[in-house]
Amino acid sequence: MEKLEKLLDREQFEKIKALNNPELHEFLAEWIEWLEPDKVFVCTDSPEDEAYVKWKALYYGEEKMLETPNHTVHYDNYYDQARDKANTKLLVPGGKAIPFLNTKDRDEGLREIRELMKGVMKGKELFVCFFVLGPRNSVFTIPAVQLTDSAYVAHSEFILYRKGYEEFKRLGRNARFFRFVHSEGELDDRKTSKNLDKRRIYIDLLDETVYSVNTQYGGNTIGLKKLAFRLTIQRAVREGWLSEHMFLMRVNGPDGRKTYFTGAYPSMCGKTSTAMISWENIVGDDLSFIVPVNGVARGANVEKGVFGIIQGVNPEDDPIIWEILHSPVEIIFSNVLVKDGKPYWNEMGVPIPDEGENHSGKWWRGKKDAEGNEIPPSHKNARFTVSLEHFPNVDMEALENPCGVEVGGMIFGGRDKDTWPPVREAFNWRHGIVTMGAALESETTAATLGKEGVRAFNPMAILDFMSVPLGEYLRNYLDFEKKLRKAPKIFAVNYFLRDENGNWLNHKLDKGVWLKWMELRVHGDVGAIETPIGYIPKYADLARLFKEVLDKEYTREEYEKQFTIRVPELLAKIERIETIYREKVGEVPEELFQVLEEERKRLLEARERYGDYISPFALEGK
Ligand SMILES: Nc1nc2c(ncn2[C@@H]2O[C@H](COP(=O)(O)OP(=O)(O)OP(=O)(O)O)[C@@H](O)[C@H]2O)c(=O)[nH]1
Ligand SMILES: O=C([O-])CC(=O)C(=O)O
Ligand SMILES: [Mn+2]
Repeated sequence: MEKLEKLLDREQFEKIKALNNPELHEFLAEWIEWLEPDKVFVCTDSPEDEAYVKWKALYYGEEKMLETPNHTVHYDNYYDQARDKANTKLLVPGGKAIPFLNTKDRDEGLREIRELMKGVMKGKELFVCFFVLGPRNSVFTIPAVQLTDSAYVAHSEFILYRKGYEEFKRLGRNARFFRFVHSEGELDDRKTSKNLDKRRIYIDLLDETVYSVNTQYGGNTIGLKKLAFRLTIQRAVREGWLSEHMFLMRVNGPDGRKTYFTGAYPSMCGKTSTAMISWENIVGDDLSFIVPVNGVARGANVEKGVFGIIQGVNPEDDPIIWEILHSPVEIIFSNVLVKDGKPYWNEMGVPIPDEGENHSGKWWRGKKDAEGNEIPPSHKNARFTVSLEHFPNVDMEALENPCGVEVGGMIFGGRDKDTWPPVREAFNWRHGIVTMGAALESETTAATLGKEGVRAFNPMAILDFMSVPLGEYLRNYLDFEKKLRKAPKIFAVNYFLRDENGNWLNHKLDKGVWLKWMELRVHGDVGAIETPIGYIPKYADLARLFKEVLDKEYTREEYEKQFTIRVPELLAKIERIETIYREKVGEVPEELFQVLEEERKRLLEARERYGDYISPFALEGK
């Protein structure tokens, strides 16, 4: 406390003193001294403190005002537009290698990051902020403290997370809190991080602390989002619950029935766009906690806002978010094109100006980057940051309920051009967890730095964030069912099937139909066709739902093409997945191999009878 008293001015010191937590005090004293900021501001939960941070984002030039009130734009460095997987490392004692995880020796990593951060905030202002993950004062709540010299990062967190200063006060010494230390490092003229060669994101699993330096992109810096996620996965596996890369939404069934679904798809594969479907209700779009409470799987949104992909948002497919993006509610646009104070983005369905400012600086159509690639108006991973309270279809009760909501179904999906049908239901929990969750593969996207469109193993859409050995994670998942009286139903979707010419087999809004079908299945309201890989919808049910939901005629030909069971592709996939688990992952529950083997057997038998490509009509009624 003596140290803090010296480091902080009176007013800021009083705010810290009011929190009775020696562990927190020690952490703050140590790091404030080490970072050497010129100035420190401590945020309480007051609207004034939040307003101060917003103002500072403008004052320091990290955000600029747009024409619409409460709208601002932020730019990240041209080469800092996505998550940096290569420089994101888990610090573990001895640097123990864990398959598929990027680990580094803890002592060495801490030494390196401390070196990079020594005095890094000279001449800058440090913001100390308090938030919670999950609803406050609930079984889901995890408090966290964020240190950052980026007012943009702090501002984003005020939009995305529930304030936590009062919660720290309430919990006192009992707060088991996460810590995040971030510095954007030196900035260039455009106020973007300059020293990208020294960009590092190091996750200390032992101390539940994450360090991030020389980067601004949200996925690398917003502590409570993907940085905290590594820590919550570890806690969940230790404590027997689930922390997942999943949306949480309400699907409205017949006669006012409300059924809640979670959905795990890799980054940029449709979580947000599914959760935002205008006639259903959004609870969360990216991160969910699922906890067993009295034998029921109860889900909650970890966040209270959306850091969503803006590319492709257009008035027809996304009327709700389009409306929000054009209303004067608080929004940060990042890495979009701005001309005369108005934001523009790729595929927005309206004409875009031929010049302006974007993530590359001054931009004109045809401009090329240093590598000779033409620069589009906005970056593919350009995003908007907005609170869920502004969504007309938010389910506020579900969002704020300290008990969460009962999860009726859990969905897994990815970018898969040729293997999985658009929707299917697992035979049971283990079948779904293994063949849909643990076997998930998806093509890589612009959400991470590196090559796009490469099919990659991505169990539960969570691999980028995994922080424990995969085998332990899957064991926890398989055991989770034993804690429940009735397990949620498991489904798999694929929005990204293509024909021989590379054309999509489905429209973006078709997912609305799959959701209605899954809702009916959770309650046993419709029958289904048993296939070797699970239950698929009957044509008649889908034709009716297409008419009801989208007012579209759904033809038998479309159905047959989409729902054909593609045996060679499915068998090849089992082969790939089995090899990965046996040879690369190691130490996984034996059950996983049994379930894959059963699926292979069913596929081989079906091939004997029906051939390589099996029409759903051939299986109906069998
Ligand atoms: N072809 C096709 N593309 C889709 C569909 N749904 C979403 N997309 C595309 O997927 C991308 C959007 O994915 P989001 O829903 O924003 O991604 P997300 O899963 O929330 O990703 P993160 O925020 O990175 O975790 C956009 O490029 C969309 O155009 C679909 O049904 N069909
Ligand atoms: O964290 C981010 O950069 C955004 C996101 O949701 C993801 O990549 O899954
Ligand atoms: Mn995500």
